[in-house]
Amino acid sequence: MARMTSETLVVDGGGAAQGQPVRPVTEVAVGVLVGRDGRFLLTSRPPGKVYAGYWEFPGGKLEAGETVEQALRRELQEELGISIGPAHPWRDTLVDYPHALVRLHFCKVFDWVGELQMREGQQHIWEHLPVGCEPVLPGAIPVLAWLTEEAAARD
Ligand SMILES: Nc1nc2c([nH]c(=O)n2[C@@H]2O[C@H](COP(=O)(O)OP(=O)(O)OP(=O)(O)O)[C@@H](O)[C@H]2O)c(=O)[nH]1
Repeated sequence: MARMTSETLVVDGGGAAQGQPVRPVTEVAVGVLVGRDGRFLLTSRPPGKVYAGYWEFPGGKLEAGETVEQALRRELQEELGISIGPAHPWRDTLVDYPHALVRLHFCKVFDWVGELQMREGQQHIWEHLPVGCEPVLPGAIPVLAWLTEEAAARD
């Protein structure tokens, strides 16, 4: 269950459901990899992680001192074995989960080198709208709406 407050997407009751309404924000870099045919990459969250098996856009948490682009470059190398070209900052959201309060920095990526390798036991799929895979991680759902809006604006 997810609901949108003025600025925050609250999922499964958020931190308040854990008696922790105030928490530090975890910064997360996320890549929307768009192929030449316009399809975009979704990966499933690996076994053992919170929301395991849910589909998301690949990425991960910033480490100390990293920029969003540096974190995204490192995460996609570690998780997928690819070296990305420029990361184009796109949209940010704040998502309040029971397990964490996260700020998601979504970047579009059009260029990368290397063959995709699923190094963490995850699955992957190149999708177009409307996506057929499920379940989609609540924090990734707004991205599908933004992509839909962009596609409508092009038509
Ligand atoms: N990668 C990614 N994370 C997302 C998306 N949407 C979303 O809410 N998140 C949240 O952002 C956080 C990312 O953390 P993560 O656990 O994937 O990051 P990580 O690879 O650095 O994890 P670790 O170092 O704990 O293993 C999670 O709380 C996850 O639920 C998304 O589309 N992609």
